[in-house]
Amino acid sequence: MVQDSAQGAHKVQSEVQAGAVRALVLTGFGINCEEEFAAAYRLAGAEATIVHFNQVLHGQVSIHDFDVLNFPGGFSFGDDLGSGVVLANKLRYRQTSAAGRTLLDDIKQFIADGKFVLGICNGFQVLVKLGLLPNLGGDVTPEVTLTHNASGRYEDRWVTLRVNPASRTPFLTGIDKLEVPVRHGEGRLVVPDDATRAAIEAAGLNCLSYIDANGDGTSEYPLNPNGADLNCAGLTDPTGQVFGLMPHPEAFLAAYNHPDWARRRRQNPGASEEGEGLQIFKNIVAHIAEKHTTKAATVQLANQN
Ligand SMILES: NC(=O)CC[C@H](N)C(=O)O
Repeated sequence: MVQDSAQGAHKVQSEVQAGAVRALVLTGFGINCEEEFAAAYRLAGAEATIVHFNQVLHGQVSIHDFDVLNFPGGFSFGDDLGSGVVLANKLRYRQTSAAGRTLLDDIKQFIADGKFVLGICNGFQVLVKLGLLPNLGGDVTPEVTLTHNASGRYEDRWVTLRVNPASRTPFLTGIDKLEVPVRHGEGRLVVPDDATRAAIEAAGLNCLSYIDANGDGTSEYPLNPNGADLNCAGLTDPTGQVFGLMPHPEAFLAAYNHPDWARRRRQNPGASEEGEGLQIFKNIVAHIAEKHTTKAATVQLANQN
């Protein structure tokens, strides 16, 4: 195990090149969507590195060598104590190799540095249980929760989402609607009180809603597959740098992933072969690449003067 981790760390070093957009995709403990997550970033033009959570915890890999930190879906710790709870507690309380520090300390620094965090499904659950989403108060304390679907069952189906035009997160730039699959048992967002609900709405943090055929947010099952408050499928923090959602955009990278792809192609043979989910990854990769370019130009200018 130790040897594997050391080799992994070496690989991380060799894969990291200056200038490229670097995505770190965490895995381990029952996470199972890391390969699709990495594929999404690679298709979007970024470098994606999958590492076991322990490699980060034990200091073999630093999140600070990356631009975007990713928490994939899956069943971390078998969903014991509630999906995402154990991993969230590990992030908050487990000390890393740097004395007195936790991974949450590192993540706070990472965000303060202007970098990005994305959680999908189980990853979203981790970010919510940790309090990084919605983080209205800015002190990373849980303010909402995700719990068992109103249907009482695991839901595995396609849903349609609308992007909140008030959301300013770069992950969703230019996207209006999106079809994506959900597969979860605990995707129902519960907001504990009206004040929190109002604050989330006022800040535009409810960035993705389940919608009906008219494009309106809906609480109707199965269009809203879990009974989420605010018909919410995804949240950002007030900076827009942290984004999480229950559906799986990384599972719709090619048009052929859609259950109705054959009819769609017949109707529109010239349509793009890209899946709608890919745009989220292209957005964030383009945003980070632009930031890199601006930074490089500023450094060059400073050197000339
Ligand atoms: N696909 C997933 O990430 C599932 C998340 C979680 N295990 C749930 O069932 O709610």
